[in-house]
Order: sequence, then C-alpha cells, then structure tokens
Amino acid sequence: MLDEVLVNEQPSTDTEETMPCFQTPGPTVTFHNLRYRIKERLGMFSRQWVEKDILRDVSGILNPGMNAIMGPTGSGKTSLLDVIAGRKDPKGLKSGQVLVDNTIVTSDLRLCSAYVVQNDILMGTLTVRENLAFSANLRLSRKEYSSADKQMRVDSVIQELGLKDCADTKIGTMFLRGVSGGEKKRCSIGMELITSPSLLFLDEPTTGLDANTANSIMELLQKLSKKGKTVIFSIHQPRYSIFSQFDHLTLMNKGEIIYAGAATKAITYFEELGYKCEPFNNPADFFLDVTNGTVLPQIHNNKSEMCSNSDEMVENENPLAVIYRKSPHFLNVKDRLTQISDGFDPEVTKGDRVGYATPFYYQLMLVSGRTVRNILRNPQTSYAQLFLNIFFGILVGLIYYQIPHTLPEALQNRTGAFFFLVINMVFGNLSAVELFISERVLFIHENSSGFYRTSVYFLSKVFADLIPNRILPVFIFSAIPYFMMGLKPDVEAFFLYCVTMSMVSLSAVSLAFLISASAGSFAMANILIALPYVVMMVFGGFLVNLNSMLSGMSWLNSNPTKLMTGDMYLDHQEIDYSTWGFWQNQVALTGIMCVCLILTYVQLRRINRWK
Ligand SMILES: Nc1ncnc2c1ncn2[C@@H]1O[C@H](COP(=O)(O)OP(=O)(O)OP(=O)(O)O)[C@@H](O)[C@H]1O
Repeated sequence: MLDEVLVNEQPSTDTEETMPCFQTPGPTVTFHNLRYRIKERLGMFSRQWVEKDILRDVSGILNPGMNAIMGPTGSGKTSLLDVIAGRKDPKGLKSGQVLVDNTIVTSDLRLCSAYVVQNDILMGTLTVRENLAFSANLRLSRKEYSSADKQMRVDSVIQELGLKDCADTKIGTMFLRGVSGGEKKRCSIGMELITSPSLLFLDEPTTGLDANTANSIMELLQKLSKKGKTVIFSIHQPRYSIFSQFDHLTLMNKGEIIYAGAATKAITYFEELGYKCEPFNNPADFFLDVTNGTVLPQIHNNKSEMCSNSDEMVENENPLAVIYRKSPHFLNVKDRLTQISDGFDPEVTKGDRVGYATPFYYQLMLVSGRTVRNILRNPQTSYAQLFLNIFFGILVGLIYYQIPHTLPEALQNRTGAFFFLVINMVFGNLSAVELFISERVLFIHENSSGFYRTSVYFLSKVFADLIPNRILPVFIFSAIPYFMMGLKPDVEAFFLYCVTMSMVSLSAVSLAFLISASAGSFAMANILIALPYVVMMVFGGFLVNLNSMLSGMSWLNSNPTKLMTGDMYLDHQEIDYSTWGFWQNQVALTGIMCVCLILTYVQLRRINRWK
C-alpha cells in the first residue's frame, strides 16, 4: 500500500531540495575488501595506543531481499552494517570500498538510505502520528509533495505498520508512560519509511522486544523486502520463525566472514564441514555454537580436519574464515566482485544531488514548533524556573525591604542587594546546561539523517529556551524586588535596571549553552559551569576590591561603606558611572553572549556523529 503511493516517485532536479532515493527494486550493495581499524588507548592515562582490526578484509554482495548479518557479540556485525551504511568514522577504514548498484555513492549514503538505530530515538512528548508527520514534513520535498500528500503518506505508514490503535498516543518519556516497545520500534521504522527508501539498514531491530513483537517486526521487514526493497540488518540470536524469513545470511566471527550466502544453504554448508545440527535445534543457535567453538565437527573429512586443527593456520587465523575464503560460495562472490570492479568507472558517482529536502526557514519553523510543543508538554523546568524567580524576587525584596536612604545602611544594603540579584541571575540559569545534553542523541540522529541543518536546531533551541525560560522570568524576578526595595521610582531607571539584569542573565545562559554543547554528560557540565561562575563571583568586585587585589592580591579589610556616599564608593571602586561607563558594561555582556553563542554553534557542528 505504501509503495503504491511511492512507485512513481521521481527525484527532483533541484539541487538544493533534492534527496535522491534508489528506485524500487532496491539496489545491490557490494563491499570489497573492507578493513576497518580502531585505535585504543592502553590505559586511561597511558600515552600508548593499540590498534585493532574489527573488520578484516571482508567482501560480499547484498541483493534486494532480507539480508541478515549474524554473529556472536563483538563479532563486528554492527561495525560491518555501519561501514556499509556510511555511519562509521571513515578514518578507520584502511582499505576497501562500498558500491551501491556498482557505483560509489560519493555524497552521503546516509541521506539517501534509511537507517533504524538500535535504541529508538523519538521525541517522547509527541504522538506517533506527530513524530511521523515531523519526518514527512522535513524529509519530503515541498515541491513534489503537497500537505495532503504528506498527510496521506503518514496515514499509509500508520496503516502499513499496524500503528492505527496507538497513532494518537504519545511515545513516552521518563515521566510519562507511552506506547509499548514494539510500537516504538515500528514508529522508528516508520520514521524512515516515510521517504520510501528502497535501501533500509537496521541495527538489531529485535533487541529488547518479546518473541512475538520481534516476529511481527521481522514479518513487516519481510513484507517490505518482498516489494523489492534491500533490507540489511544485524541480528543477534533470532528464533527459528525469524531465521526462516532471511534470504541471505552473513555470518561473522571476530571481524571476519565465516559464511555468506543463501540462508537456506547455510546448514548444508556447515554439515559439509562435519558439523551436525540436531533435528530440533534452531539453526541460528547452531551457527552461533559453531562460531563460538561450542560445537565441534562430528564427521571427519578433510575440511573438518582443518576446522579442528588450527595448528596449520597462521597465528590468529580463524579456521572457519579461512575455509570460507576457499569455498565455492566465496569464489563465486569474488568472481562477481571482480566483474563489478572491472566494469566500474570511478568517475561515475551517485548521490551528487544529495541535499536537504526542505529550505532553511521551513526547517526552522517546524523544529521551533516542535521545541515549543515539547516545552509546553513537559513544562516542569519552565514552572520551576518561574517559581524560583518569584521566590527569590520576594526573598530579596523582604530582606532589603524599603532600603533606607541614610548612611551607612543605604550603601551597605544596596551593594548587598545588587550582589544578591546578580548572583541569582547567574546561578538561576544553571538549568540551561541540560539544553544540548538531554537531546544530544536525538539531534545527532536527526541531523545525520538529513532532517535539518545544525543551525536550525541551534536557533530553535536558543529561541525556544531563551524566551519562556530566561527572558520572561527575568522581568518578573527583576520587577518584584525593585519596587519592594523602594529603588528609584523612575521609568528610565527601571528600564536600565531591567536591561542590565537581562544582559547578565543572557550572558550567563550563553555560557551555560556553550558548556552544554561541549560536555558529554550532566556531571561534567555541572563541574565545568561552576568554575566560571565562581570565578566571576569572586572577581565581580563585590567581594574583593579589584585594585587592591590586582596590585597585591591582598584582601580588602577596610570597610568602604562606613563613611562613604554612593559616588565616593563608586570612585573608590574605580567604577565609571558616566553614561558610557554604564553602556560599556552592556557592550561587554553582549560580547560575552555573542562569543558564547557562536562557540556553542561551532561545538554543535563539531559533535562527533561517527560511531
Ligand atoms: N568506535 C569503536 N571504538 C572502539 N572499539 C570499537 C568501536 N567500534 C567497534 N569496536 C569494537 O569492535 C568490536 C565489534 O563491535 P561491534 O559493535 O561491531 O560488534 P557486534 O557484533 O555488533 O556486537 P554486539 O552484538 O554486542 O553489538 C567490539 O569488540 C567493539 O568493542
């Protein structure tokens, strides 16, 4: 049904707004002599690195249909899937290449294929339908699809994936019970099927699901593959009903392929090597037992001798991998790969026209809309921020209620009150450090799957957080103590006071954003943010006289407020209270804010998207 809507899909010719997809039937993916190496530090503080090959010269051909990559944990299934899908850091690829329909995909295969990650990454506060609509609106070109078309596409996916009953249920968050695990997985697959890709990658699609749900997910994938799509997935230990749906099986062990070919012929292949699968044994379990060495060859022939006698092998060589490389299966694959390599013209490339499906302003509108909706449906932080500001506003107002105009209280209380206000502006914004940490995985996934640009995400978060959480509460907080303390009842003075408070708040928030985009965890972010805040507090001039401190780093021990007027105090502190002196501070705070925001954006662009 879904495909009926999509069969005539033609990629647009517009470079900016095109996301070419391989047409149905899906492409044939070939990988030639892939060698992938990672570098690991020997110890936490060690300067020495060890290199480890996690894919050792693997080659294969994956045609339209159900292509399973199986193997014990740590065998390299996910790594192979990621390298083929273009999701693994290319720096580690020491040799080999991946061809899709005999051509190199130069631009980004990530943008024209679909990849369903193992842990479902969805916006928990949105419903299934809203999540799917978000994907449709951002990933289908507006030139080709009207709103009604997109709506129809969302409905088809819901129908196709059996999500009708939970279409209007929220996905769920830590505080909100949402759809079941199986429905979440279906929704994750649906997010990708929206673009009707004919090449679909899935990383362990059944992990964490009960047997029936896992089965129904695999039936769904099989249905898609029967319509001509190339479905490639890694899977750990499937039950028989799932295994029987595989067309092609790639069996891996320690970064090498020990069998690749028709799933139905795998048992015969291993039986020829002397292994015996008991009549009621699940073939998938049998293969893993063979791979792990738990089962040994029972019938003895030349090949089985090789399997059990590893003395003949070069050290670290896996006998099963060596036998596979000498098998007719592999020689056949090798022949076909050689033919492909011979006929392959490196100049002809595919995917040059990959780009975002929608323009910047449209992405900004949709992503900001989702962010605002997320805040409204998850308003705890905003309420807490508002409550905190009102509480502290009243507290400061009560402590310094109607500040006297006579010395020394007039001066001492005013400096104390301003110190308290500024500190509250800074520390009251600590919650901003969670902004880019809590959604980091979602951002990386959506950004690398071509939903939106980094700048769009950055701007939507900044605006959606700044206005409800940072600017509105500041005005409420500032107004309460101002009038309670009985400060100058003058519109201009109140306005300048609000500007100063807002700028202090915004620069503190920007610094928190920068830390949030740079740190990988809350714990780290909290440590990093405390440092500049405490330094600013100490060096702010309220606690230490800067002049005396800079000259001798000695503590101020005279009490300047005793016999001084306000002007004298400011002079003593060498604070310029002329008009320019005032605006100088605002310019400095604006500068800090701009620098922090620019660096935050740079950090977001630098976030490592590779696995
Ligand atoms: N980026 C990386 N850095 C360090 N080690 C890595 C990296 N990627 C993969 N590895 C290592 O390579 C090996 C294969 O990992 P991979 O995730 O591909 O295995 P897998 O077969 O999918 O395992 P599982 O079923 O447990 O997910 C593991 O030992 C893993 O620790």
